[in-house]
Amino acid sequence: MSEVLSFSESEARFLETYLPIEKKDASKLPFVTLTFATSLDSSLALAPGVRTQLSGAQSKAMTHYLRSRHDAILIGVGTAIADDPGLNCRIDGVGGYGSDGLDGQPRPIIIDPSARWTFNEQSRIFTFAKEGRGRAPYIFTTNSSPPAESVELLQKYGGKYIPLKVDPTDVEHRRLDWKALLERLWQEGHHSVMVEGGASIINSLLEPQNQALIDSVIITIAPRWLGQGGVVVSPKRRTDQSGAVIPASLLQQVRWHQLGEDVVLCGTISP
Ligand SMILES: NC(=O)C1=CN([C@@H]2O[C@H](COP(=O)(O)OP(=O)(O)OC[C@H]3O[C@@H](n4cnc5c(N)ncnc54)[C@H](OP(=O)(O)O)[C@@H]3O)[C@@H](O)[C@H]2O)C=CC1
Ligand SMILES: Nc1nc(O)c(N)c(N[C@@H]2O[C@H](COP(=O)(O)O)[C@@H](O)[C@H]2O)n1
Repeated sequence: MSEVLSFSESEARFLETYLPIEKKDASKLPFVTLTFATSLDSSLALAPGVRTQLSGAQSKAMTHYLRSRHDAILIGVGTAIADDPGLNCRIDGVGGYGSDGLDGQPRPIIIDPSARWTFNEQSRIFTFAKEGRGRAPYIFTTNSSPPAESVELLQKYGGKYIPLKVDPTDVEHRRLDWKALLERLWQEGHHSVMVEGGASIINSLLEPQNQALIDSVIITIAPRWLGQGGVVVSPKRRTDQSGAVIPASLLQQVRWHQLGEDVVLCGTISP
């Protein structure tokens, strides 16, 4: 039996105004929550490829509560390879953890332009899918012929590859077209998505042309420095019309909440 976490509705009260709502506009885009855990020096991990636990017990439980409140959970291929993540929700009472079916289990979404993530039945995400404790992933890729055995394994557990649209203004670097991806998620029936990381994915979403797609930000800050060489969230430098450097992004409607030794920062992106 894997771990079971709990996070009560009263503990979750401070999050309420930052959680997904059904959007009233006609955009047909999911509610996007940007959420990750960071060190004091803005690192997500000690070094590329190194799984690093930053969240304490209570903030980890909060992350799993957030997973239960979203239809999908999105990461980049760098994270899939580094972490072999489960990407399910292990909160007491959700599907597979005290109730039948997969209610409360988000759909894992992986951005893997080249289809370079190799996985098998023993990968944690598939272990959970096999046990009825999580869903198989949808993998966005520009690779038109991903490995046949990967396609087969995904199909077996209800996952799939989905063609990834690249930003038409940056085809050379194959940067993803976030709006097109989110529209596709909506069409797939996913009306809320939490973007967990890693750093490249977050930095890309925080670029000026993308950040308006973010509806809410919930960041766990752990009281430690990881040191140089970590995997750092730091979006591209931004300048105004005169060429002066300005902040890359600002939060508004800010709320700070302590959970154990960590602090959780909630906000929305300032337009
Ligand atoms: N503390 C936390 O909350 C979290 C920590 N992490 C940590 O973060 C680290 C991974 O971060 P990182 O190495 O940055 O990897 P990412 O998970 O951000 O994945 C990076 C890859 O995703 C693809 N990608 C990223 N941005 C784009 C884009 N705009 N367009 C198209 N493809 C894109 C690229 O794939 P390709 O190169 O194939 O083109 C790129 O190499 C891991 O160590 C993990 O443990 C991750 C999530 C949360
Ligand atoms: N909230 C949070 N805190 C940390 O300290 C982390 N390292 C992460 N990482 C993210 O969670 C994924 C692992 O999830 P599973 O426990 O395997 O389900 C990892 O891949 C990152 O996306 N998050």
